[in-house]
Amino acid sequence: MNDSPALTYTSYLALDEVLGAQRPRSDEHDEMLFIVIHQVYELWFKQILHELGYVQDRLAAGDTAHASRGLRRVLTVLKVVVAQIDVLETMTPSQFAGFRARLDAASGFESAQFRELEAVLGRRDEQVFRHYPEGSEARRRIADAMSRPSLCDSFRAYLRVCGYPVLERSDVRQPVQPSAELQATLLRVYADDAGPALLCEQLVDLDEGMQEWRYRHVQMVRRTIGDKAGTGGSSGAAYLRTTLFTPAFPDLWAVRSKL
Ligand code: HEM
Ligand SMILES: N[C@@H](CC(=O)c1ccccc1NC=O)C(=O)O
Repeated sequence: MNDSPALTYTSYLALDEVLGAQRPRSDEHDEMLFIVIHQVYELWFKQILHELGYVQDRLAAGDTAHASRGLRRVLTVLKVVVAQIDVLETMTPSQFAGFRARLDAASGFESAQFRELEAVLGRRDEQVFRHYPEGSEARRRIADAMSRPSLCDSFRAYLRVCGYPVLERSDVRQPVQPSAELQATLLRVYADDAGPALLCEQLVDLDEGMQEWRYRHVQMVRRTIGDKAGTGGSSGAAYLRTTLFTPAFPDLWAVRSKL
């Protein structure tokens, strides 16, 4: 006999936990929006990471159709999270200033899932660990992602399975370097104009999507706090501008002038 309580909408979705997790630190009306927006971001980051794990698996298996479907889902989620910046931009600079001090030194620098996403996309930068205590779960997850093949490495493996001459990178813990050999292969992939070429375009879409997010974030920062320094200790917008143009797939960008 099953004597556990009947499943309900509320229990299945753990809504007591989710809806009990908004704890503003001030009485300012807008702080609720600030919290909810960030929580929604973190949920979507979780889904994107989940989906990219699947995409990497399908790429390694040479499964174009399912890798492509997974990427399409990631790209669609990315559109949603970029679009929701509009919602946060309904908050004025003075409304944000009303509770900003209550954020202390907390900042987006501490978004472990965002750093994990960057690592899956190939970022290999020990600097990010500064914000995560040694031995913490978050630090371990980011370090793990940095020591696994990146999406770019999975794409290279996929091209190999498809019969293209792509060497395995000797150390996936190192950042990708632009490669003349890979670029020559990509020209063939595009000339063949089959499934792999379609995936190339989706990966370019992914790079563009991440760049769109960074651009919209920095513009939101500029309109909300101007050139104030960040709560996380950076110069703020000036720092964020330096992060705008680091592609995950440099070779896919490098070949565009030859297509
Ligand atoms: C009023 C809204 C926001 C402002 C003023 C703002 C401001 C900033 C600033 C100044 C930084 C640099 C770190 C620092 O020194 O503090 C930063 C970083 C960051 N923020 Fe925001 N932010 C806002 C909303 C968001 C939202 C909604 C997200 C979504 C998760 C987010 C995610 C991040 C991430 C991931 C970083 C690290 C970026 C990197 O190092 O490349 N921020 N933010
Ligand atoms: N870094 C922002 C504060 C901020 O936006 C923030 C603070 C706590 C948790 C998440 C945040 N969002 C992204 O940086 C600032 O300097 O105003």
